[in-house]
Amino acid sequence: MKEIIIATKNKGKAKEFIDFFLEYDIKALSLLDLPGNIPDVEETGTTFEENATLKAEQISELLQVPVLSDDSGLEIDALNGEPGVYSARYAGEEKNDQANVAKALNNLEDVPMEKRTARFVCVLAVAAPGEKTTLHRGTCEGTIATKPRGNNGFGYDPIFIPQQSTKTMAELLPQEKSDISHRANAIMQLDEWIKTL
Ligand SMILES: O=c1[nH]c(=O)c2ncn([C@@H]3O[C@H](COP(=O)(O)OP(=O)(O)OP(=O)(O)O)[C@@H](O)[C@H]3O)c2[nH]1
Ligand SMILES: [Mg+2]
Repeated sequence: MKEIIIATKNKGKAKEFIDFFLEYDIKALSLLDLPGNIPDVEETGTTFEENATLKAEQISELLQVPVLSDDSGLEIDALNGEPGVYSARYAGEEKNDQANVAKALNNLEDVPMEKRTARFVCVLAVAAPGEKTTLHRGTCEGTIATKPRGNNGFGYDPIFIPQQSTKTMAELLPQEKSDISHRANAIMQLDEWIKTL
């Protein structure tokens, strides 16, 4: 089976990439699957595009193979786009999903349902040694619930209600999430590239 390396240490993302690539008969390996300790890439950018590029280029350079990276997050309109590129570390450096969700809900405490609009953003970067990096952006519009619901997915999924649904992302089945998610919308743009693997 062909393989592709995903420059991520996020288990939730890795699981979604494994499922996506299986449909193409390709095995997706995250940095957690590789032997040895791959150093963390410092996400010093201020946009999803900058951070996705940093992750893909540094890991591709290190391993000397083509690499796909994902930089993603949640933009909440009533919070001026926060947490945005800082979604993973919103409540602190330790990247705690539950604490991040609690902080977002707390900051939205007095905000009525019609003003709780938000979107998930996912930017994928494809980097290969000696080649120009390409970027692909996918989004998913929705609103932020008042309490967490559901056990599937990861991150902010328990409080994100996609536009097409009354359920939160965490109440959807993995296949239902991947029909509409920001990550799916970005991955669809890779169709031509995947055929070249
Ligand atoms: O509910 C969610 N459903 C999703 O589908 C989703 N996609 C991203 N996110 C959030 O955004 C951060 C990304 O930050 P991020 O791109 O820097 O990733 P990360 O630091 O977790 O891993 P890495 O890929 O950098 O190794 C994540 O931690 C999550 O909090 C999501 N939340
Ligand atoms: Mg990160």
